[in-house]
Amino acid sequence: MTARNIDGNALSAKLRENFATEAATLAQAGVTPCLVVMLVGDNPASAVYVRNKVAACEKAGIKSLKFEYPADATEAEVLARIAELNADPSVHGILVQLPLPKQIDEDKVLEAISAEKDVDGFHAENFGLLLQGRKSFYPCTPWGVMKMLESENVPIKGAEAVVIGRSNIVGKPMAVMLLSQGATVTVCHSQTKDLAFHTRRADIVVAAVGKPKFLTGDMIKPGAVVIDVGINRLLEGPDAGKLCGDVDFDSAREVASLITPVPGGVGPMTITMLLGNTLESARRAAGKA
Ligand SMILES: Nc1nc2c(c(=O)[nH]1)N[C@@H](CN(C=O)c1ccc(C(=O)N[C@@H](CCC(=O)O)C(=O)O)cc1)CN2
Repeated sequence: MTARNIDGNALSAKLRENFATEAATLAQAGVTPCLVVMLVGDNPASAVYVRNKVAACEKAGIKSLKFEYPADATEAEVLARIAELNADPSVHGILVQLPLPKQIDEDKVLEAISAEKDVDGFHAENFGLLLQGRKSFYPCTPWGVMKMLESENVPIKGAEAVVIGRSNIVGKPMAVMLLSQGATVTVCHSQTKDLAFHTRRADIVVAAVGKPKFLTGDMIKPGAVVIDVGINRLLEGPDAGKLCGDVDFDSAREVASLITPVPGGVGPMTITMLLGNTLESARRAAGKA
């Protein structure tokens, strides 16, 4: 069996077309959706992601504003700008691109963003609502994964799902979302003994640790669905400079039924769902949610 790709670019294009229609409707109702992106430092990958986010907003008719800060910016400067944006009724979404330089407390910055404008879904209030199965802003990457599974009609209720990675922005919310749809979820991480024992049981495997090609075909149950959240830039060897995921794509695709490629899989969906959250916030502001 050779797995079929779940094409994140194609699914994104479809969803973004719908989002553009909704943005135009909101604008006609006098509410122009607006996302503010804050970038601190000179991380080259972050610069690419921010550029992609701004471009996607512009294409969808969502106004975007970008604030850039040098790597030595102070926490106080960033917090002051967030306070201004929280109070600005024309701003519907605020995000601070991660990671941040070490002198800035990420938790403090993320908590400073008003939960009503937290279109990354990282605020403790939104995570708490997600945990309770209540309406909130969902973190964009796990929400994008759920949309990819939905697009392929992957059965989740009663499925064995294994999430590898326990970050606050992917692993933990990913596990909660799968659980809420009736999967039996196992969360694996760096302390997990015999990782392959767990992954070989899984109908759905989500790899989100940032370790290039660690999940190989022999670790996957035949016919499983493999979701690769990893985005790693290879530093050496014949493919130096190229992007790869956490999954060894060539060996995994020989065993899985469905697989997400890197690039062109989960990454574009992360940006797409950010547009979705921004529109949701604008809809609420327009009293239409
Ligand atoms: N504030 C946030 N920071 C970060 C988030 C986030 O959701 N909010 N997630 C990641 C990075 N990320 C979004 O910012 C992200 C990563 C990758 C892509 C993407 O489109 N990847 C492309 C390849 C892009 C390239 O050429 O490098 C792909 O996979 O096809 C989008 C967003 C950490 N920070």
